[in-house]
Amino acid sequence: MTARKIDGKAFAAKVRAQVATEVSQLKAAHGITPGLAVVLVGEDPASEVYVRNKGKQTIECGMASFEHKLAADTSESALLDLISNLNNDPQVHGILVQLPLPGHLNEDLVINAIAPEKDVDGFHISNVGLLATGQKAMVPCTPLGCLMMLREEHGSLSGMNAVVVGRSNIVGKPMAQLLLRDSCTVTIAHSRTRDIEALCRTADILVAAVGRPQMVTGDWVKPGATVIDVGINRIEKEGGGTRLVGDVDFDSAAEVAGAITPVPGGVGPMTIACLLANTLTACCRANGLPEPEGLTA
Ligand SMILES: Nc1nc(=O)c2c([nH]1)NC[C@@H]1CN(c3ccc(C(=O)N[C@@H](CCC(=O)O)C(=O)O)cc3)C=[N+]21
Repeated sequence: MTARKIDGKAFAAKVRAQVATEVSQLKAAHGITPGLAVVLVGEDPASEVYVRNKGKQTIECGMASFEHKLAADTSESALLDLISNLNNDPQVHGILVQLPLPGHLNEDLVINAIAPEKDVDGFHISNVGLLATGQKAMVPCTPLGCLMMLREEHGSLSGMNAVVVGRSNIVGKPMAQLLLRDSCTVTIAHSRTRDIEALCRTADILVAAVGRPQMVTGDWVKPGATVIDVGINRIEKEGGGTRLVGDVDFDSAAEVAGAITPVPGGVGPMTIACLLANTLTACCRANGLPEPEGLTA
């Protein structure tokens, strides 16, 4: 391996430590405790683990955590009522509705019912529009975490060629917006892109967010490029059991790249750290206080 491994786990711990410091100052100076509400509909075991981790880290940062677990057959109107209550609850500064929702619930409708200033996922159409037009928004956690790691790695990203593989609303599109804002030349690639390998080889920054295990191999990578692996896929291990892999084939990509994020221990921990950072930011904005530095895009 020739690439430097970007330690997302360590970086996330630093971000959380900064959040914790700022939270304790908020409490001491203003008597305000930032609060995050997480809504989980149905009983997906993987989601439950993830929600539990978020709750734990929220409390470790000194914030209040409100968990709402609803039955899989919860009606849309009951879910919208809960969101309305959270929108009106002054102790709640951030609201996250865990996705995907069960099929009978309209995800767009539910997400757009969240008050935009409490939308710590940055998925509400108002925040999407604010980000796209360069206005102050809530920025989606996973792309924000990727951007923080890229800025740490490179300082300025100005003029770099960035290729984002994947066009989802939660990662690909907002990632492209953030890279464009930092003056990269951005291309979004997807399953229909012609000669995707050759396109990816033009990238100084290559972000893989497609949800296909180990799709991006070393021959897709420009020598010295920075590779950000957003994928979190559980695959069968030879000889039984499972393991987590990204959308990048780590071993072959690490032979060519200049720097690369691992899975686990890369983008995942940064996503949760940015969720906490966004909750703090939302709380500061709600109270007309200055925003924390270095935690926003
Ligand atoms: N509204 C909404 N917002 C989300 O941000 C959201 C969501 N819904 N639904 C589910 C996905 C998934 N997600 C993860 C975040 C961190 C790790 C993470 O920290 N992973 C560890 C590994 C954890 C393990 O070992 O299983 C790592 O990559 O190192 C994983 C998954 C956020 N999601």
